[in-house]
This record gives sequence, structure tokens and C-alpha cells, in this order.
Amino acid sequence: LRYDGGEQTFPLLTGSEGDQAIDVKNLLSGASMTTLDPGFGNTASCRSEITYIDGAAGILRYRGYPIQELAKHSSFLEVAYLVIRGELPSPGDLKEFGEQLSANAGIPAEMSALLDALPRNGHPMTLLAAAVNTLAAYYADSVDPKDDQQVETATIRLLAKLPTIAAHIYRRSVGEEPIAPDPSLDYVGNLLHMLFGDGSGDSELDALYAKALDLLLLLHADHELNCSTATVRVVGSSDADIYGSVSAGINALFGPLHGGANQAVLEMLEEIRDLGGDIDSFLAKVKDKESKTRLMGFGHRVYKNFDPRSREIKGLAADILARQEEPDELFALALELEGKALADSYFTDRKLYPNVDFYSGVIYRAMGFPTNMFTVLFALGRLPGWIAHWREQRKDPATRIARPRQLYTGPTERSYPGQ
Ligand SMILES: O=C(O)C[C@@H](O)C(=O)O
Repeated sequence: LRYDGGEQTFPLLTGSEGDQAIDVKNLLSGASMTTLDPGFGNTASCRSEITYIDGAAGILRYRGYPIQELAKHSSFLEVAYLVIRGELPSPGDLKEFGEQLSANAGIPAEMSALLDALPRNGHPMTLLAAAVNTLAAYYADSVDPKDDQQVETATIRLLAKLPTIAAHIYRRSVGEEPIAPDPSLDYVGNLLHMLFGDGSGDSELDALYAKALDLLLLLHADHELNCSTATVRVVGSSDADIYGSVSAGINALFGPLHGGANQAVLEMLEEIRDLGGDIDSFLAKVKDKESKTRLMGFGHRVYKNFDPRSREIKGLAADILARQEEPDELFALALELEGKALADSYFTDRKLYPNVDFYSGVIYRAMGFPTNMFTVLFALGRLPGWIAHWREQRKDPATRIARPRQLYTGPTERSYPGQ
């Protein structure tokens, strides 16, 4: 910490439950103070009641419910309701919520024309962000962040239409006609229908895939102040509308250090396979700083232990891939890579464990998704979290427009040459 009165140390937040925030500003009333904390490693920009993470213990809870329990007993739609509204829905609430989303799943014909006009070989995440931004133009009656009814309408429209927009972009990217939403199907069933049409003909496999996608979306629903959610909050802090704020979140998620990691993991596994599957030399390269080779899908800013989501996804991958005639070579490589990395103190000493992105790609691939759709699926799962944080911030009287400070390190004052 630096303030004009020189160096000083203060007790800061430890992050464990029930800690009191120290109001440093009042403590140093009258002193100007700036903390330099690149990437906000220790700076809390807000209070939140949505998601609790204990990175040391590998704990993740949505509104107090452990992720493992939700993964076992709940559905994506129920968790979306919980994350956004704070409580689990009654069966009646959930039914009504599902009906509202089905009723709003369609997109305007002009928007379809816009999606058709966008470059087909553009990355789906780029097109998704652009499309979501235009929702504010098509639905100008739901952009006022101060109007509760408009916010509610926009919430339903975003949740209902993002799957339709994502499926339209996907089908165009593979040269297929878009498929209209089917209101007789549930949320995930409709998504798979709009993406792939009428299933594989093996109803048991289709049911397994629908269950798998529902669980993957659930596990991605929120993760407190990650980069994309922090972005949604920063943009929303200027009273920007929810569509533009979510569009900004999609752009942040697209980065390979964030949601784009699930695509990067699969490309890493394919690279190892193509190099003969020699994991020992790959890990040796990772440990060689000069090589700049990264073990994608390992390590996390917050978790210094197993990311609880990665355990759930690993189990799901085993269930899904056990159904395949041939063993999945990339899954086998991932299992071996995890085993060897976790048996190597180089990784465990650095508290590098598999995160949410390590196994999700092999499942998406087995389900027939191309790698450039992996992060789109992350976005579909993360949407409830983005919406919940944008709404929570709007209701928090302590909210101020986000304006991080900087420490100026450039040249001191100087005059124009010759002056
Ligand atoms: O939490 C993060 O920072 C990244 C990722 O694990 C996420 O779920 O957003």
C-alpha cells in the first residue's frame, strides 16, 4: 500500500466466511491512497451473495448450495433460476420459468437476416457477441436498467434467445439451414434440436447427451468475479443496458486464458497425440521455462486445490465415453496427462490441479461439437451468472461506476521540443 504518508501495513480481507471488511479509506481519512494490484488479485470490487468459493479447500457453492449437490439433484434451468433469483424454484415456478423461455425463444426475421449476413467463417464467439449487442436495438423496450419490469423482460429474452442465436450461428458455420425452436422440448432438449436436428436415432444416447449438456451448463452457471463476470459488472456500472453488458462478457470469455481454454486444451491434446502421445517429453517442455509450453486446463487463479467442477466433469466424461465403440484416444491421453502431472511435485508444489476446462472439451468433441463451439457452450452456461451479477450490482446501493486507479509510471512533466 502506498499513501502520501509513506509505507504502512494493514490487516486485509482473508476471504474466509464472516470476515469484516476494513474500510481503509476511513482509517486514513484525508489521505489519498492507491493500491497496486495487477489483475485485482486481492482487491474486492463488490459484495456478492451469489457464489462462494474457498480456493484452498476446493469449495464452490451457488447461493449456499454445494456444486456437488446441485450436480446430483438439480437441472441447469433450476440452477439458472437459483443463481438469478436467489432461491430454488418451486415445481410451479420452474414450470412457469420454462414456459416463459420457450415462448420467447424465437428471434426476429431481421436478426436472422443479420446473422446470415455475418461472415460464416467468423469465430462463433465473435458473431455471438455482435448478435447479443444488437438485441438492445431489436428490443429497445427492455434496455432501461432502472426499470425492474424491463430488466425482468430482458432477463427472460436473453436466456430464451441465446441458445437460438448460438444454434443459428453454428448451423450457418457448417453450411446448414437454421432450425426453429421447438416449444414442446425442454431448454437443453430444444438447444440440441436447434443444433443437430432430430437426434442420432439412438434415443438412449440422445438422452445421455442431453443430460451431459445440462450438467455441463449447470457447472458453468457462475463462478463469482471471473474475468467475464467482472467485465459485465464494469460495463453495467455505467448503467449500460444488460444486452451490451453481456456482449462485453462474451468478448472477455472468448480469450484463451478464460473460456477459450477449453478449446486450447483439446488442441494441446491433439498436438500431444500427433507427436506420438509422448506425455513425458510434453511435461518436460512445460517445466522448461524457455519453451513457453503451457499445460492448458491446469491451474487456477483461485483454486489451490482441485476445482470441484473438474471432478464432476471427469466423471461425466467417463460415463459418456464408455458408450463409444472405440476408446477415446484424447480422453485416455487426458487421464494419463493428469495422472503424471499430479504425481509430479513440480505441479503439486505450485498447486496446479485440473480446472473446469481440462475435461469438458473431450465431452463436447464426443457429442459432435467442433472446437470453435466449445466456448459458445461455456457462454450459454455462464449467462445466468452474468445476468445475476448485473442485476445484483444494480440493486446494491454501494455500487459506483467502475474506475480503477492507475499508478502513473510515465515521464514526469516535460515541454514540447523547442519550447
Ligand atoms: O473463475 C475464473 O476465474 C475462471 C473460470 O474458472 C470460470 O469459471 O470463469
